[in-house]
Amino acid sequence: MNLLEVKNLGISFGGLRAVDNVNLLIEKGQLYGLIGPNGAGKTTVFNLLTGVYRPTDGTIKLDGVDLVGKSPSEICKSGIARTFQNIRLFKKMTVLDNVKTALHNQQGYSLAESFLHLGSYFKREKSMDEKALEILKVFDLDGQAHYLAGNLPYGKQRKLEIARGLATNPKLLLLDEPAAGMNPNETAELMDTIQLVRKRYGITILLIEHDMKLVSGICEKILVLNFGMELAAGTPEDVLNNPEVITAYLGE
Ligand SMILES: Nc1ncnc2c1ncn2[C@@H]1O[C@H](COP(=O)(O)OP(=O)(O)OP(=O)(O)O)[C@@H](O)[C@H]1O
Repeated sequence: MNLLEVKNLGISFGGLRAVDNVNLLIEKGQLYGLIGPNGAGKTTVFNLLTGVYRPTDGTIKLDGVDLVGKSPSEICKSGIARTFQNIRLFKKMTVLDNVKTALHNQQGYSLAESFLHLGSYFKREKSMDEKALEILKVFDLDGQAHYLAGNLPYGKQRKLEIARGLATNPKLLLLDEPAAGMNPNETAELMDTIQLVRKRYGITILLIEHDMKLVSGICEKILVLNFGMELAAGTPEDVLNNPEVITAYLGE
């Protein structure tokens, strides 16, 4: 069964057709890769899926619900979380609080609870601490829960961003170049963590990555974009052997 159904998606910025007639069907639980050269339209697809941009054409459905026209926060509540190419953490907050902000997104307090610090407030805070720590543990970040996020090494900040996305309890997690700037060891470790997260939480993941070998190692399906258009889609094997992909993407 498809979790995400994107049909004939398109957007123009003035005269530039950044995304043109893109189709994307992602099954529940799938780990899906979105690749393509610089400027191919990958991040724009994420911005369309998350309501940052409204598409000029096409439809986007998550679990059968139409997302076009919804705001980014409504889309987050509908079940899509994302990370960004450039890390966007609350650097002056602790690692734990970064994850808790995402949990707050699901279970807000009433005004009376937060101002008067009623008993229910402390109970919920405790349960949120526990939930946040559980998520941090998956990313091996529980030992640094009380560090300031900005003081974590780069690779761990990237992991914390994913942890925060996960804390919104998404159906679909969008990761924009999660391994950018990481060394090969950190990258390999991150890919293992992504696979573990998918398995443990049973979520669906769409991943942008430049490195085709890396994507093909963990994704079941791949969509290749070039100049905003679909160049190829299929299993990693299909895509890696597609002559058009080899020419356009690998430049061979
Ligand atoms: N808000 C915008 N206004 C005008 N042009 C835009 C806007 N956003 C994206 N573009 C253009 O759309 C095209 C696709 O950009 P996009 O960032 O989606 O590519 P990408 O595949 O994510 O590239 P990269 O791998 O370099 O991140 C580019 O030509 C970019 O300059």
